[in-house]
Amino acid sequence: MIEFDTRPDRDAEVALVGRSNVGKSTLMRELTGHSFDTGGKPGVTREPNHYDWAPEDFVITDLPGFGFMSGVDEDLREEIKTEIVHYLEAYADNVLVAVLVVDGKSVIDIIDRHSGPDEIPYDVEMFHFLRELDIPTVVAVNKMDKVDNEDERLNELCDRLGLYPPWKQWQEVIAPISAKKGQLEPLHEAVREHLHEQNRDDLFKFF
Ligand SMILES: Nc1nc2c(ncn2[C@@H]2O[C@H](COP(=O)(O)OP(=O)(O)OP(=O)(O)O)[C@@H](O)[C@H]2O)c(=O)[nH]1
Repeated sequence: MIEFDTRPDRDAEVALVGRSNVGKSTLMRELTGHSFDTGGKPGVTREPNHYDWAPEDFVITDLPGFGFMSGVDEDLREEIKTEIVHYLEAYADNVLVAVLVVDGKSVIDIIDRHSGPDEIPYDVEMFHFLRELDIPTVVAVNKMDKVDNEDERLNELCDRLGLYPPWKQWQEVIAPISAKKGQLEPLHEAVREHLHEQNRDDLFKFF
């Protein structure tokens, strides 16, 4: 079982979700300035990391990576995914913004490989699930430093997520970033917009 009872009891939360190895830990470190237990090895993050900011009654959470992880068997992978779903359902009212992190270099190939009559790719499924829960969601398209044809890639991603391209009209949803290079401005802007909509400008200092 994954331990989800480590969550500090905070009213407001921003949660990072995404497949394994997309760079969530790197992003978490950039956002918080705090180094969590990251590793080059996929599947390292099995427990949520919480950056607890008690004075503001606020927490930023990095949920475990889901999807393929080398050396992790199918049952555990499914278990982790189920636990993430339960966590998001349980705290849907607290999560002001979800950040779905994807790897800009590989996300289209992975989505297309897993699309079929009986299969919905994890990222697409998670995006729709978050919308069903009414959690405002930003897709942080990471590792853009490795992508040449940026607009084309982001338009394709919109298409796969059911958002009508061009991506530029979805800037509160699609945020191209490079966590490793500290290039996060589109994400900051998108998150701030959702916080503003919820009258939480007081949390801008985190983004
Ligand atoms: N080129 C590039 N590489 C990145 C970027 N962000 C992260 N990475 C690299 O991607 C790999 C995975 O990063 P992590 O932050 O450990 O990924 P994670 O999503 O936390 O992975 P899990 O622990 O499996 O959940 C590392 O080698 C990072 O250095 C980026 O913006 N650009």
